[in-house]
Amino acid sequence: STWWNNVQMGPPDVILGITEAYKKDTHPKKVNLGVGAYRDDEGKPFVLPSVRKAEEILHSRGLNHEYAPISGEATYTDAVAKLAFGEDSPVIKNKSNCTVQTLSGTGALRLGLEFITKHYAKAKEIWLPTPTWGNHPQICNTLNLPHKKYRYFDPKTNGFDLQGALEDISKIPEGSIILLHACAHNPTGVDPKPNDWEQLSKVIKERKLFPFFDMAYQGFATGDVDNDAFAVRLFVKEGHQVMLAQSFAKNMGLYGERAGALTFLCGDEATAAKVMSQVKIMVRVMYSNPPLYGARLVQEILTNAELKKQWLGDVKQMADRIITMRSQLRAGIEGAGNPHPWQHITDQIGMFCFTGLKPEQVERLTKEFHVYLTKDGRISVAGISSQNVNYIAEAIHKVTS
Ligand SMILES: Cc1ncc(COP(=O)(O)O)c(CN[C@](O)(C(=O)O)[C@@H](O)C(=O)O)c1O
Repeated sequence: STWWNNVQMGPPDVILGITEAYKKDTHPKKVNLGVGAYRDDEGKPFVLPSVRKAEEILHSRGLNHEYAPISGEATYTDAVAKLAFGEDSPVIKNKSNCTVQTLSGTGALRLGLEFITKHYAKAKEIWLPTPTWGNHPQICNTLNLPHKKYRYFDPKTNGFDLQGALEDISKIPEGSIILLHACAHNPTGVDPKPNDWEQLSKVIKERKLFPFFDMAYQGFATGDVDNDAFAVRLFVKEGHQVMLAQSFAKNMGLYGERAGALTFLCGDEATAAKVMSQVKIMVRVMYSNPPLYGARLVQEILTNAELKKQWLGDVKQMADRIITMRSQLRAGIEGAGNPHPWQHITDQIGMFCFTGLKPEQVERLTKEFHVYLTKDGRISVAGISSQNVNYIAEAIHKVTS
């Protein structure tokens, strides 16, 4: 090539590369526990009945394909803000939120972090939980946004390291940004308890830190959208002016439709308008305006009472299946007489289980048993079914005995 001879081959994505490797594997008993995508008990992608119904309704309307507003349709952004903050939240009533449609959760994080690099007047440094979603530091790196770590997961207990987190956060320089997973922490599946969140809110307020919530699994953790928004709503009640990234990839199964949102709480309507004006300038030069289809599905589901009720049932059904698979996996490993503790499999919540497997055990699980998972030992519980749970339990037992 005349232009691109200098381009080097880049490494496959840590998470999405697992699926690529899985697809190449021809072994009949291969299992993909890599990417965080829900599968039903037959191992198939699940189109929620509420989404199917919304598709039919939209189709019957014969809608056109005109450009959406740069920030997305107001009916969409209003609906998703209400879902996150609560129908009667003061931030909705006093219109102090600036909410824009984004290209799913990744798009919300990218736009939000880029906005910070351009407009944030305080310490432009973000603190990420240890560990966190692999793409968080990558998005920061691409924006030259310095990022540091605060303790979060305790490998000794496979649980939340509250004391470590509080200690680290109490030393974070004032005005820094702190990233928080609202629920269903990725990759650990370990969430702070309500009282832990209260202590985190207190120290974050004392340090005058700016909380950026990533809520990619609302409804998916406990099966209840209000429970899963507990941390976000607590922080708002405590007076934090948070930033929030939302995704409908998992809780509505709209992975490839890229429906998400980014909210800035601005304190008052006038400031929200100024922030919105600057966000629109950034979106215009990035992708100009957002895709219609996924947002129309989300809006239909959230604003149609009957569909919303159906959706709440659908998302609870997904959460419940995952919880059942956690119990069966744990029982299968313990039933094989494995000497190690496996309670964390059922203590953890949401899409993922942080098994505690070491890299060489992960390696064996994939090489010998064709079970695919990320190197850090994270498994997507959604990839487990009643048909493969015993095989997976047996394999984990063998590589850890
Ligand atoms: C914490 C967190 N935040 C944001 C996203 C972005 O999601 P989207 O842009 O599709 O709305 C994910 C998805 N993470 C994965 O589920 C995962 O960790 O496997 C997977 O979809 C991914 O893209 O990596 C996530 O886990």
